[in-house]
Amino acid sequence: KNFPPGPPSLPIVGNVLQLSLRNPLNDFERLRKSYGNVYSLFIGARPVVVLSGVRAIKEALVTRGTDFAGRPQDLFVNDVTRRKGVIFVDYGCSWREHRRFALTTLKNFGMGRNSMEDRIHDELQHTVESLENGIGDTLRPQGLLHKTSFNIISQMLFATRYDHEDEILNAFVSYIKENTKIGNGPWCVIYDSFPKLRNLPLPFKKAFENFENISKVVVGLVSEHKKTRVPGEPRHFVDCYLDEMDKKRDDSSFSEEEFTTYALDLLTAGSDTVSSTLLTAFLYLMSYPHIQERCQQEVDRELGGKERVDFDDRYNMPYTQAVIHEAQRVANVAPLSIFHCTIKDTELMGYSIPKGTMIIENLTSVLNEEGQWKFPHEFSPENFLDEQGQFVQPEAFMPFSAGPRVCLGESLARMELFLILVTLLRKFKFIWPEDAGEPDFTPVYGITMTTQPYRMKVQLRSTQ
Ligand code: HEM
Repeated sequence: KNFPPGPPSLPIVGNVLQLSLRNPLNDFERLRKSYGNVYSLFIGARPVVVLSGVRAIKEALVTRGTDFAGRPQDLFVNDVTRRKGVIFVDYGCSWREHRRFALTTLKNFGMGRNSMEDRIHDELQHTVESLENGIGDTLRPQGLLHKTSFNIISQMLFATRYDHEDEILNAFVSYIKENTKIGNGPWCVIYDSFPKLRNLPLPFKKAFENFENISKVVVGLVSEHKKTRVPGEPRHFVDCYLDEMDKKRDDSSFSEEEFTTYALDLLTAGSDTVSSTLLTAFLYLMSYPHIQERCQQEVDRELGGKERVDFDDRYNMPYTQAVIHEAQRVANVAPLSIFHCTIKDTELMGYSIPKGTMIIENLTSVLNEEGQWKFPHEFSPENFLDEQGQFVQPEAFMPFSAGPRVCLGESLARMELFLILVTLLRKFKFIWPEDAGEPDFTPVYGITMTTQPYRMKVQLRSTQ
């Protein structure tokens, strides 16, 4: 009763056949135009409420934040990740403790000698070296950027970085790629829509196998670190977690099994997202060389002879900040965020939404919402600049979502994007190869969106 309106659905399949499995974003937009910013659908027999636009999404995630802070618990992703970790677990004690722990630990590593900034700069030296080796050739940046952002999270978790050819690094990267691909594909929709098929030996089983295999790698890494660990003197995230486990509180949700999924959550959520944003930024910077040059002029002016850029330098670089934010807006890395679920009967924009309803927040609809942006449908740093050329962040900038479930790695991601882009733009000029045809800006749809694969030419800048 008083449930949000939606299109008529068929028995068994619900509205699945009305959504393109390759990319449902246009379908969601079409349905928004017919049914408004809060509408309902059936995925199989499961009712789902889709939220669009900044008003509806903020009312749900911020004003009624707790009501909407759950996660559905009977999906493919929950079964693969064994209902552990932080991303896909439901609102409750274990989620709260693990979320708080990650935020505190990330903050603690942000201070002192081993600060996150130092770790990012350390990793960047290797990225710079790889790009220097590629001067004169055209190169494919996808692998390099993914491995850079993976190593930054790995530094934080295990104080370890891997050579780009390293077997362990490549095992992680393949795991992330393969399981994301399965999670984006039709077999995952079939798994979620038709529970009776779940035990059949269908292609979705491969994701479980991949998870088992990569879990063994994490378990191996943790036991290595245990050998050299001094309790109470943490060197990294794993040590902090083990210290927490030592406290042996009766009601503690910390365990080594939890840690395995937790670590994989952070490695997965923290690498693909950052590297896809960087790929989008470089795609546009190469396509609009005047924007690239203007960033470089600002960077040169602000940094002068300074050895390396600090995160605090962003306050003096409004244009570069605007370009980075615009890249994030256009990259739209998490187009449908991560599905939420109501934890109690609640209301939204006059509709009643019962406990346990799956919620899809369509972040795409906010990041290009008309009325919220000066240029919603094109790449323009002006979207983040006021009349005086100062950086401003519109309310609808929410690529990290909002509310109690807002991206846990937001501050780290912002720091990475700024330090990586400024360091690389200061040193190199990025050029779209003459033989590459016209750039294709159509994103590749997925739980995390990315660019079409592309090549780039890199030149050392002469003015430094
Ligand atoms: C440009 C980079 C990134 C973007 C655009 C992004 C975006 C998002 C979004 C949209 C969500 C879902 C929020 C919700 O459910 O409402 C999310 C959740 C999450 N992100 Fe990120 N993210 C990025 C980088 C990172 C990094 C670097 C980390 C790792 C430290 C990370 C870790 C997580 C985790 C653990 C969650 C789940 C939080 C929870 O359920 O409580 N993300 N992110």
